[in-house]
Amino acid sequence: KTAAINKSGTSSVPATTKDIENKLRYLFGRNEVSTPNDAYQGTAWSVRERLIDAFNKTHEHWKKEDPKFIYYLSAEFLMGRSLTNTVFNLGLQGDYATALKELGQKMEQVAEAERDAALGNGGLGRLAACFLDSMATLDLPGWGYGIRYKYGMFKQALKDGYQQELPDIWLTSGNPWEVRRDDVRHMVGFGGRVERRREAGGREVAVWTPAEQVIAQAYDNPIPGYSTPTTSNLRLWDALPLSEFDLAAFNAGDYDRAMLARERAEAISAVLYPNDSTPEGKELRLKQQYFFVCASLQDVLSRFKATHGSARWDLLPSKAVFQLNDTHPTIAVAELMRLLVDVEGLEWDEAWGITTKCLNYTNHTVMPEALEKWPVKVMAKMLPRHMEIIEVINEGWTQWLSAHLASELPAPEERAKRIAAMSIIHENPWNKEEMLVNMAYLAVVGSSAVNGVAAIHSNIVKDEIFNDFYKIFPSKFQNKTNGVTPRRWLAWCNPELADLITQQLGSDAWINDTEQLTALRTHASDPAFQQRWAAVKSAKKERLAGLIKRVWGEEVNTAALFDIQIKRIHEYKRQYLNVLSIIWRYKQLKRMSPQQRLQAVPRVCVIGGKAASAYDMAKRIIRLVTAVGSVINADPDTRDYLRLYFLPDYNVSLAETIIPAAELSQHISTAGTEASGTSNMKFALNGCLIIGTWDGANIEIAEETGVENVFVFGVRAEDINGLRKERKNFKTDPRWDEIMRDIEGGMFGDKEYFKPLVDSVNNMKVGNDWFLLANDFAAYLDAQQQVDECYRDQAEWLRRSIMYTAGSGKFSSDRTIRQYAEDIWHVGPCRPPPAA
Ligand SMILES: CCc1ccc([C@H](C)CC(=O)N[C@@H]2O[C@H](CO)[C@@H](O)[C@H](O)[C@H]2O)cc1
Repeated sequence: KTAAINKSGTSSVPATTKDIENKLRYLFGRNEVSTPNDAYQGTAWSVRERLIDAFNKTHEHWKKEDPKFIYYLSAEFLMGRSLTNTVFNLGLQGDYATALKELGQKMEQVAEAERDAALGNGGLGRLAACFLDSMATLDLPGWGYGIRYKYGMFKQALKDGYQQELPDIWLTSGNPWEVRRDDVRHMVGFGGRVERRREAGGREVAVWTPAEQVIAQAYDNPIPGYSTPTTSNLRLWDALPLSEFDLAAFNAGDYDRAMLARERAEAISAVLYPNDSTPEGKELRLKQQYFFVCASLQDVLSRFKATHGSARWDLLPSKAVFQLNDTHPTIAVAELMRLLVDVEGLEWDEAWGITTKCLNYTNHTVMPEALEKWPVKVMAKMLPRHMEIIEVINEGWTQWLSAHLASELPAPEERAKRIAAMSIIHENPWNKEEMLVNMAYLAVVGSSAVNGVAAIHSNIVKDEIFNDFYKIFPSKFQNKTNGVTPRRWLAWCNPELADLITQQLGSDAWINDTEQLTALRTHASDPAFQQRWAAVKSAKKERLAGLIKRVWGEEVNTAALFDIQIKRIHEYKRQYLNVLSIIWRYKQLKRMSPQQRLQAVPRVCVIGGKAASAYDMAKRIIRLVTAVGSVINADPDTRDYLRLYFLPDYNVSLAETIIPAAELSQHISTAGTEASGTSNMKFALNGCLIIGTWDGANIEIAEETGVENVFVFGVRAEDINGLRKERKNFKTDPRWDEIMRDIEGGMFGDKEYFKPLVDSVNNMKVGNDWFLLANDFAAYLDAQQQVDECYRDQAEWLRRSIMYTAGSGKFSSDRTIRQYAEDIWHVGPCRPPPAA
């Protein structure tokens, strides 16, 4: 887009340039734009004002229209950087790119001065961010609610090849993308006791007196839609002490006690828990969950009351709908009941009717260890009234069940067993003394709709993990296959490819109507178009090669096949299997003569991802990657044909650099374990081919782009249990055995450190190699062989690459959000009038 011409017919660039300089002068006291960081601060604080204008206009309109609102409750929002997305979504790139040029700066460099807002671990958090972009772009009145962590996802460094975690101090130089709302604060209580009081009318009420209270301080983060006046909101809560400093304690010489309240309060929103599958089970985690849920619900109910008074709570479900992003905000079921019954004085059943109508739950994982269960004693101590409410909910639920199951399970013991299996409160199978609150069951019972995030996953959700519930409420269970925003993940991170697509399609309408990408299919085999397509990809490969040079100080062959696996490190995602195939490829190259090697398809393999700080096996996998990399990258026989690099500190911004440069991406989780995956969609959108298992959204990507274009391998989900039982009769592949001996023998050093890795997959006991690496090994090597064969035929490779982008229309988060809005939220667009 070229620079805008304002009303007076003159270019608005001079004003923009002036504004950038003024922001820098008056906010940072700097008289000239000398560094990219200067330019970033000046530009960001200048763009901020346009953003806030759009935000205010949108919310004035929504206040007037009073539409039904969506509230997306999530403990994580993995936003990444905002400058580029905000400038492009608001259509200001012409002005600012030209203004920055005049200031001797390049938008790309300036953008890199921004710290990522890394308020999430991985898939779940990034999905929430993509959803906010789509909700705004579709003019849906929708807000995100979450926590303003002072420290986000830890920064990952490599020390001698091992992961090192460093605090993510992202707020040091302020945050131009947030507005502190001193007028929006709510009290949040913890602990204490509950008493019964009889009110004047004789109604008995529960009165909770918390032992500790903190203030939830709101920060608004305007969310600009693409090519629409709509700018919605992400409201994040920061925890503040009621009294920030206890002067009396200080005067008594007890400095620690003087600061105690402050430390305890600030600890609540201090740091993101870095786990993306196993709950830490720490009390502070539950405190974080209740903190943002309590503040968010109070915020919504007070706004509702301001408009509709406190006598029409029956209207609430028609004005507010909540989406629980996994079980992390599930305490909302009990909190909404507390606010409606204890605070607003509604009868239990009426409140329950309203609560269940308002809430919906999305499940993102089938990993048993990832399903949160809080010990009753922890819940009762921290949230005594909520524990009572959960007990009453469960009492009502199990009684209803008992009646409902009477015909199907006449035998009382049978019925009792089923009811126990479906009880929200149940024994800890590993410690019978302990009772647990099953947050997933509470979410299912307390919600109108329950959905999985890809077709295969939603089937597993209803046929396995919640089957008993599905049999009773089949209509409650839905599928909503994930999506990603085509703005950030193609148009803005790969503008060269975006321009080529726009030229070929004759308009850029595809940016918010990705179904139009299908028209590229007719050009997939057109040599001229393929040529230009390949030129874009190789320019992006040069850029990634530059990054590898900066990180590892080595030149890579940009004619090689760029093979990428970037995602959180986890045994079920099988980065370990990828490394084993690279070791085999290395050994084959070693056995070849120099002439034979000339025939090999050279590869540059990149692996990136963080391991949860307490996840030992994942950390050993990272070390294996760096150890194998340092051996093969240094080997004179093979280094021209094979490289392996671990790129540290994988985050949203790094993904925006790597994905456009990728030619092959790996999504090789054991079938039935990856709920959906979303990086697979980002790669496909950027014309990167996939080698993957029949799992998550890989299946739907294959269906859309043509299964013949995907390198599919491996056992199917329905065979997993059988294969695990058959473990003892499994015969490993001789190539597998050889590699295991190599690792054990110290070929890559650190053999003691790698022993648990070998032991975890290399004995034939049932339960060993839980993620079936040995079972999929041979098929995986075959699939990698097919990749090499295909890559030799660049015309065929480029045809497939174009077919991937052409078939990615379905995987826009706009399609996903449209489906949520139609099938779950029942909310329509409410577009403000265009900016004057
Ligand atoms: C309590 C610790 C914890 C924290 C986060 C999670 C998330 C549910 C893990 C996650 O990010 N799941 C991923 O969600 C994506 C978005 O739906 C899916 O695409 C991925 O397949 C799924 O692993 C589980 C447990």
